[in-house]
Amino acid sequence: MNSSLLLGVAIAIAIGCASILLPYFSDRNQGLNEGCSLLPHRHFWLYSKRVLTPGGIMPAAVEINGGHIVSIVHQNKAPKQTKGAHVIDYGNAVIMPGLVDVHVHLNEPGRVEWEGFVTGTKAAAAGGFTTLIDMPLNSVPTTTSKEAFDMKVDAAKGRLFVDVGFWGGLVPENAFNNTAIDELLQAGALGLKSFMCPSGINDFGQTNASHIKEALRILAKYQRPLLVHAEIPQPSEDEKTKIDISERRMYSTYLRTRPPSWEEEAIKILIAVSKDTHFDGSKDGAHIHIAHLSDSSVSLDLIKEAKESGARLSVETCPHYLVFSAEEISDGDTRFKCAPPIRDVLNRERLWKALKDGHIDMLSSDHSPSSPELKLLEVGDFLRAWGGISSLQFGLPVTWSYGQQHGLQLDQLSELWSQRPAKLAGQHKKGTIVTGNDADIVVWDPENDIQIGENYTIYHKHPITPYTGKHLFGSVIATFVRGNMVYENGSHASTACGVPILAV
Ligand SMILES: NC(=O)NC(NC(N)=O)C(=O)[O-]
Ligand SMILES: [Zn+2]
Ligand SMILES: [Zn+2]
Repeated sequence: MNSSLLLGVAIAIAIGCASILLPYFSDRNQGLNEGCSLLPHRHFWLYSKRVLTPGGIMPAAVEINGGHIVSIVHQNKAPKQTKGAHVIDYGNAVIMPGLVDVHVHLNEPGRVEWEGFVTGTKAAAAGGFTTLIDMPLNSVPTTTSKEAFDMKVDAAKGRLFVDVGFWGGLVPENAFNNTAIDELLQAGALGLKSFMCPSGINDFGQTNASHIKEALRILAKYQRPLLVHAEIPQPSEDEKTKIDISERRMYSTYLRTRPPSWEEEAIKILIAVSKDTHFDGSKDGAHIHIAHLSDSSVSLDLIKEAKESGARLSVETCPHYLVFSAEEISDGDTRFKCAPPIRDVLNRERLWKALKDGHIDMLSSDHSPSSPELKLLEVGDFLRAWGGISSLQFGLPVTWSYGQQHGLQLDQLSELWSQRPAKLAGQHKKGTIVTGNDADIVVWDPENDIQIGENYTIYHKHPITPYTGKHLFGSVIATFVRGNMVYENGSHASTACGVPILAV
């Protein structure tokens, strides 16, 4: 056989093989990026007896194609597996919207020794979170300009296992610079975040009522929210006296340094500046969101009242305020240090009531880890240790386990973790299982028990967390982000195909 004949035969064989294999590959792989999903299908059905839809929990098959939910069929049996239709029957597991966390400090670029896009989003996927919104501080530079914003988005590309949006930072330096704020919002910041007390980060200074008012005027144009760390330092007796280390090790000392009056003062001001955000007001379209509420007494009453009178105000609380109490924090155990602080049992129980009664709008993790050294665990100095709790991966089992004891239903939990946070972040295609939405889904077993400890893989950069040892209910089976199975039973997809979410 001469060489051209040989080539001809080889081509014919190749074409023959391709025509046999092509339908198989096109059915399985069309539209899929290599490695994004642990599942080699773009068109498939997820079935279970408990699918959480806006209409309730029911047996249903959720059809996913090209990253979207294309149909939801209520039926008591899983659809039949055929050549063109891949079906995963999850039996009695719960299929519900992926969780959306509007308050996460991923700290990249710049402080990757604290956390990072890869570790943070892997933890998120393992915990059933499909969208995170990153805070503008702790990264270097802080996200307070368009340049810094673009750097953050660049640093995130190709390194996200779930989708991540970004809040921009409102600081005294940019608050009166309308062009700078406009640029930050036009670059894609989903809203702004500011502190009313020192943030612990030098280039992220605290804002006052004038800064906030000015920012709200611009945010109103874009219909994007301002998130606020609502604590204003109040003069205290302690400042005059020197507190020695034995006292600094006591949790009660820390608690005394940040009383509820700090939250109250900040919230009063926020309510006052939110006055014109009502329909047709001069700041119509602006919205204030109070981050990590801890005080469930006067602060909460003020919020309730303001909401009743029509203020555009929302509020989140975090799992650590709902699970732990000041009474149980051992002296020196700075893993529990966060701001505002975890308060007493009574405060905690009132937070649960407010959550159930709908006065608290949503949950967020405020996952804010640091390198272990900064927690000063050996000296146990509560006043000098870094404030922030590491918790992202545990949000679902923690709030479900404790929520059940407080009578919280699964659909309420999902509203608090998915629907409302997605809305705050302007993500209307996320947060609910409805036709047309992104196929952002968590499949989990609420009855399966887990223990945070040796046999439980923590994907955060550092395993240090006050949740160690907790015995909880709820294990994540699989997490889907826009139809990509990004996590399943201890394994992540090989490629990070989460995308940066930019406001348009
Ligand atoms: N710089 C921070 O990350 N601070 C955070 N720290 C906490 N919550 O203790 C926060 O959200 O305030
Ligand atoms: Zn804060
Ligand atoms: Zn925070």
